[in-house]
Amino acid sequence: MSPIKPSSWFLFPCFSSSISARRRVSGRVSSSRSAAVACCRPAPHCLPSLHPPSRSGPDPSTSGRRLRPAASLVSSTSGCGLPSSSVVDPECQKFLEEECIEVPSYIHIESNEFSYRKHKRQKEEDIAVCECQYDILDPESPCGDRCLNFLTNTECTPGYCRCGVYCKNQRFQKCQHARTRLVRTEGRGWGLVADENIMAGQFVIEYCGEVISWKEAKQRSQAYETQGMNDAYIIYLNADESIDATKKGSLARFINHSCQPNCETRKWNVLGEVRVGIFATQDIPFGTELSYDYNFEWFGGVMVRCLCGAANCSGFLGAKSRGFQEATYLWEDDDDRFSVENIPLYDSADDEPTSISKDILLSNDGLITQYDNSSTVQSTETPGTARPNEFAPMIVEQLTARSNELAPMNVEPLAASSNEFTPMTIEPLSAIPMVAHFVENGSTEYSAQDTYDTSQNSVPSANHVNQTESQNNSNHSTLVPVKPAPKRRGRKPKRVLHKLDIPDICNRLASSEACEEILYCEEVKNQAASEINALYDEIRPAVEEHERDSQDSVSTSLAEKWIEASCCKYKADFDLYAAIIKNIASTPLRSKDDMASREQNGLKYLENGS
Ligand SMILES: C[S@@+](CC[C@H](N)C(=O)[O-])C[C@H]1O[C@@H](n2cnc3c(N)ncnc32)[C@H](O)[C@@H]1O
Repeated sequence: MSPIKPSSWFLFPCFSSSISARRRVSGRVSSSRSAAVACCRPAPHCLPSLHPPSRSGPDPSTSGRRLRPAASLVSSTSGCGLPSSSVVDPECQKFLEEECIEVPSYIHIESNEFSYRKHKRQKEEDIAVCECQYDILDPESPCGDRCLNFLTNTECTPGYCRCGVYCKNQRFQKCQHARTRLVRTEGRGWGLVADENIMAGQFVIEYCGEVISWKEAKQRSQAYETQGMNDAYIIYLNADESIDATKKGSLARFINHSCQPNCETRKWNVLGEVRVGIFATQDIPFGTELSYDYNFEWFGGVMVRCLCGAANCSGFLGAKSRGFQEATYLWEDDDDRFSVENIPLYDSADDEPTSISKDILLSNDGLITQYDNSSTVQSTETPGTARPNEFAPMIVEQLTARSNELAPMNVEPLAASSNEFTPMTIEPLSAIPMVAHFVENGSTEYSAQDTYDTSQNSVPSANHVNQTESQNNSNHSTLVPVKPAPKRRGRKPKRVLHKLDIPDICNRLASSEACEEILYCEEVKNQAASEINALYDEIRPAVEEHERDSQDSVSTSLAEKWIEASCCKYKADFDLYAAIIKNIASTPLRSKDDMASREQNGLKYLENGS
């Protein structure tokens, strides 16, 4: 049985159980956020519907009915079961009604539900049996962190583990969750807080929901979006399956994202099924909001401002994802894809009732209580809850190292007599910072300092755009309509740059050795490029089939080959680049007369100097 891969094994940046709602816009899959539960209306007529309603206002089909508290919405439980004491604090209920806060509408489950396929039955030959033996004197003996199953993220199978009832490696099966409470946050809808001190590494809660196929996940997220839901509850399980906690789920569905989280998701193999758990990555004191990094994948459309409040906040949900980074990278002067008018923006803070002075809590034993905002609930990173009107500036990666601090280049003169090509050793690269842009036909375009400077000046950060948009839309009682995402036209360089013309460069150099070295480097570079292209053809089917989930379909050996080929390509580019710089700097150039006469005669560079 193969252990479940941790996320760090994957070549691609996104962990496969990252949260994302997907939406097709112009043929692409795009992310969106969903729902929320808050409605603030003058009369107590919010009623939970099966799907969380849009923030834009009451659902006419439900208006006029009375608010129901979350605990009474629990219509079914499975697995470990919600404790039967689903008591609603009457004061809290009154508060909810007064404030007309719609409570989360979902069916509480404590183990995954399978609608499109049967729950897998573990075959006997697949059962991994560890070597642990219970020793009364050694508390770590029954399947602690030395247990082979534990080390491979696999739970022990009851009846097969020699430690029997003492086995500590059945946390999902035994629902050994931490105590948590549901709270109303400022700006981010509901959230979950620790209702006890949680230790680093501790299993906090399972992310439960309906296990659905990837195709179904796509369809559902489109449907949710059409229904106006804004909070995303679909988490990726692997290339083929997702967990949808929109309608049915555990309290884990309320854990918000943070760019500096105190938890993380981990996949575990439990009796033959893969399950997702939320685990503490640090000690979490009682009352602290739980969070993990969604690794939200952004494909276009609404940019959701991240309100986690962390110092290193990336500004938007999904800002680290490839789609987002490509979209906010560089664009041409006439490219108005991301002008203020074109960004559909949604800011959850704008929909929050401002008058709420208390947080409302639903504990995992089913109790709702009022929670004073001024007391212990706070994000781990900053005191108090997220600040709706402030956010950390987005970090836009610099193109190169700091251009003004480059040391002068130190190039060793090429030994005139030497016919051998020696591997180049070059002092720290300096002079004009150059940027290589790989264009589709495999050739390379280079740009120099001016590109760097202009891009620095002209690329507005997404935050800047967002701020402007926010100012323009001060009254956000309704969701800003989602315009179709602009078609992605791929990453574009700021300017049309001159292509590197190797024959021309060689033509200008008087030394044949210099030409040879450059030509040799170019050949190596071309080889590296064709190797990486060939390799990409092997990976492409998986990439195209499952887009971001493909990391699960790419074998580790292929991923390793890809990394190696990428490194070779980078090195070859660098060597070519460096060879050109070195030779231009250290080799005599042809005289003007010589050049002119050669051009007149139409002589080719290879005849030069040979
Ligand atoms: C899995 S739900 C989390 C629970 C959600 N807050 C609720 O009220 O049901 C994910 C959604 O919560 C909101 N959210 C989570 N973390 C956020 C953050 N750091 N900033 C802004 N919105 C956030 C987004 O709308 C996101 O799609």
